[in-house]
Amino acid sequence: MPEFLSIGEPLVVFAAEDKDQSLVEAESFKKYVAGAELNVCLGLSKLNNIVHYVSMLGRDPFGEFIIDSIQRSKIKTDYISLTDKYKTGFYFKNKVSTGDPNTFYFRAGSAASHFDAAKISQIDFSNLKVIHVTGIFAALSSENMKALLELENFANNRNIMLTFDPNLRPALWKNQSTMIRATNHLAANATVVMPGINEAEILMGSRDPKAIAEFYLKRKRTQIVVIKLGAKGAYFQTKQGSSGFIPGYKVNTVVDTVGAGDGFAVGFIHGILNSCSLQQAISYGNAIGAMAVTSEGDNDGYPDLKQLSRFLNSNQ
Ligand SMILES: O=C(O)C(=O)C[C@H](O)[C@H](O)COP(=O)(O)O
Repeated sequence: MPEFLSIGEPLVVFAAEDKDQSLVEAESFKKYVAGAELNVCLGLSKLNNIVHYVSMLGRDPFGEFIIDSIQRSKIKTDYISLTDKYKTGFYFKNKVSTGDPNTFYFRAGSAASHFDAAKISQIDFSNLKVIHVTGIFAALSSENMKALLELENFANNRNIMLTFDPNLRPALWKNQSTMIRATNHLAANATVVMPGINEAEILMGSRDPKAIAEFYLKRKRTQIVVIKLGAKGAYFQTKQGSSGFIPGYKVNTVVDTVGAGDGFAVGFIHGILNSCSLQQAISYGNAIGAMAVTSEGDNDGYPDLKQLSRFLNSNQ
């Protein structure tokens, strides 16, 4: 069975329980597991894929909380290390009636930001079909950037599909121009680049899906560009010349939009790991992105196989 691997910073998220209060005002919060790449790992594992997660956590209550949930999910933990020296990161998000919640991070100098790049060469790449990376891990420290570039290199040398989500987090970068340059550099090594439309506008200056796709397809390695258009769906274009728009799914109530982009990655990569067509993989991405916004945590709306097929059947 083809296997999947990702590297990232796991976080605890405290989600405000009272609606439309700022993080200054909110008084009660519920605790969940988060972190972009971990969201993708948890989602893929829930869909019965074989998943490896690479990271470093602090040996502290939040690290324990995360490890516990990773172990329950059956994600492989061989490449997860623990440290007493640094702490596990966390963040807060408020709850809003419309739009995206505000987020505030406590992650500077976290355990994951001290990941040792030498660990990348210890990974067994032999059964991996897809490796997923995002710009977040690279933003955490120069050593993490080195680790990510090395992981990309290993993937490229072994012809393993490398999927890349920019996941722009301006608060983590020195300034906007550094963020743009570094993110586009990481994207150039990817087989599949999947930005959100707003991210793409920041990264290359256009909201035209075709222009965005052509910008990234100019790079030698990139074969597929998928642009996430929010609730509308996604546009794709390939180096071989096919392109199209795959419509999104409607949900009745949007509870929280955080985790939708990672939900898209879960569906898309699930399709690829299970040898579906590109269109089918994107449609799974749209479906799980939609399901993600119906729950409060960042990844608790992701489905198992039964829930996914029930959702697809009732939304035909
Ligand atoms: O890792 C981070 O920096 C976070 O902010 C934690 C969040 O769980 C995801 O990043 C959600 O990402 P989206 O799916 O793009 O909404």
